[in-house]
Amino acid sequence: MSQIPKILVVGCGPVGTMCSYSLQNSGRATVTAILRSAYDDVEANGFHIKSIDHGEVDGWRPHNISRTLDDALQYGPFDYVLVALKNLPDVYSIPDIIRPAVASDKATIVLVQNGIDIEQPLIDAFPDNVVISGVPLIGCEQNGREILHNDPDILLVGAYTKNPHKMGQGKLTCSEFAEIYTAGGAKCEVKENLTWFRWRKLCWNASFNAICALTNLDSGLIQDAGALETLIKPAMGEVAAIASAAGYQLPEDIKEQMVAFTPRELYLKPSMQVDAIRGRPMEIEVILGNALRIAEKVDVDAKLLGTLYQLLKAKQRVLLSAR
Ligand SMILES: NC(=O)C1=CN([C@@H]2O[C@H](COP(=O)(O)OP(=O)(O)OC[C@H]3O[C@@H](n4cnc5c(N)ncnc54)[C@H](OP(=O)(O)O)[C@@H]3O)[C@@H](O)[C@H]2O)C=CC1
Ligand SMILES: CC(C)(CO)C(=O)C(=O)O
Repeated sequence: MSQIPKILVVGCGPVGTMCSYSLQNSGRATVTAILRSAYDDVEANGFHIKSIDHGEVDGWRPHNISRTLDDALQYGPFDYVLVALKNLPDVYSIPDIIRPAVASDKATIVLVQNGIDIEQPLIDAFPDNVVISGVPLIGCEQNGREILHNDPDILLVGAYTKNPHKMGQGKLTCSEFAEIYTAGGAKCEVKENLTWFRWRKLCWNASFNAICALTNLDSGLIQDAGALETLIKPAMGEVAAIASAAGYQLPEDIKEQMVAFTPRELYLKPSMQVDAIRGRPMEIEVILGNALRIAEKVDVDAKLLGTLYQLLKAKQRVLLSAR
């Protein structure tokens, strides 16, 4: 690895921008970010970040910005390729998008995304590379160069690889990444059992994201409407049952923990609801589809999740055909 790791950020929305900020702020990495719709604004004025972790920062730019991945290659070869795109296997292939930037088996791929079983396509496409999977516990939104980061950034990470000889190195690389990230002023914690944490977060995303996107009621309004006991908690219960059958036992009170995860009075729009409102594709395959495919393998009946998935797929078809 080069002395100062070179990090490429693919997907510089609110999450990718906050990752870029922490990594660059550490002083221990060179960050190249691919910007699309925000490129001109950020090139001219920099990002304006209001962050619960970092305070207000105006005029901030990643070390290098590029409009396309091909253009960004001039700043490589990259030690880390961090992906903070929406995970949309029904719309595009993340391995295909990042392949030109994964120059050798020494490049580590970092996923900062919601969902379950999202590592597998990368492990299959890059069998000799290390994949760091990251569960983002953060709340942030973007409007052009404006970033509002209102829920602290805690990134949980774990290493995966198809090549067993790479696992030792993978764990070291994962610790190095977490140290750099944390040195930049946010939190990044290495978890041996990262998949367990994915299942735990999925309880929230598969229930609230799906039901709020379908009803267009936010996380508070859906509770005011009386759907906590009839829809939200039953959906969480199905996720917990699949996780348990797959070998990831969640706590007895997981539903109560996950409901408390975002206070009702926040009236928060989950990312899937925001995508539906903006006419953008929703992460239904990695949040519901993958969970249901695992349910089938471990023989768990998940009727409610199955219904939510089919309803969302119908909505997705309309969203995609309007693009
Ligand atoms: N936002 C949040 O608070 C949270 C998000 N998450 C998860 O984090 C991940 C990222 O979320 P978020 O930042 O909100 O996502 P967004 O959809 O808001 O941002 C994604 C960014 O990726 C860019 N992009 C899309 N396709 C490409 C491409 N082919 N090449 C380069 N850039 C591309 C988009 O650019 P453009 O604008 O030009 O389309 C956009 O800037 C998701 O998995 C989400 O579920 C998890 C917890 C909280
Ligand atoms: C839990 C939450 C709301 C964090 O912002 C999220 O993951 C999402 O909106 O998809």
